[in-house]
Amino acid sequence: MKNIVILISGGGSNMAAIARAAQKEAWQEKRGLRIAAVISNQADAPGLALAKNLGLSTDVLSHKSFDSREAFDAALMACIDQHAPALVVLAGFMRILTPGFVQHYAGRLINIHPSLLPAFTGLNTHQRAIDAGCRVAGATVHQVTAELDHGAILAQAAVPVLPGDTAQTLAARVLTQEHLIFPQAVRSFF
Ligand SMILES: Nc1nc2c(c(=O)[nH]1)N[C@@H](CN(C=O)c1ccc(C(=O)N[C@@H](CCC(=O)O)C(=O)O)cc1)CN2
Ligand SMILES: NCC(=O)N[C@@H]1O[C@H](COP(=O)([O-])[O-])[C@@H](O)[C@H]1O
Repeated sequence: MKNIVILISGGGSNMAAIARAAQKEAWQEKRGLRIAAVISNQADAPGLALAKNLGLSTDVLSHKSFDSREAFDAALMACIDQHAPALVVLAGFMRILTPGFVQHYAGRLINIHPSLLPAFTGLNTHQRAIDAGCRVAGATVHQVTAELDHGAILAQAAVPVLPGDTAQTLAARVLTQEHLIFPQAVRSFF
């Protein structure tokens, strides 16, 4: 069995899209893939209840409980490694990970980013795309490296930026595409 561990910080809709695809496509029975755990750095993340409702094991490790990024990452690695993951998936996980963490999971750590990388690394991508006058926006699934949002691109999807779009309306349009490309990218990883 190859275990997948998913890290979240908030709503968990991408986590849920992956879990639903895994159930619908019988990943465990047909591919020997299972989502072993969903781990959040936010105790109040709505995605935790969503994961439980989907029958998934959950855990919480708050970064606020640690006095350094390195200490949090070390504890997070220990929590993750209980599941011997073949793949660690960042699904709206909102912490920048240290080089030590990235190295430990090198080649088996992926993320979804809400822009068409290499454009708009970092945060607030939708407002930045609107402010820049972009006509298209989108999302990218990529390998995670120490350098933020710079890893090898695994999948992308583009959507139009429409007149009158706000960051919220654009985010919603991009999110629908995220829910399509992320499960496909996870499945194709193996
Ligand atoms: N070393 C890496 N860590 C992470 C990557 C990466 O590519 N390399 N991807 C991010 C995901 N992400 C964008 O896709 C992202 C997440 C968080 C931040 C950020 O500035 N976080 C702040 C805290 C913000 C908050 O708590 O709301 C921080 O960590 O200080 C930027 C980009 C995941 N990690
Ligand atoms: N830089 C990371 C980042 O901004 N990720 C973005 O957070 C949202 C999480 O939604 P979800 O929790 O409902 O999957 C998604 O749009 C994802 O691309």
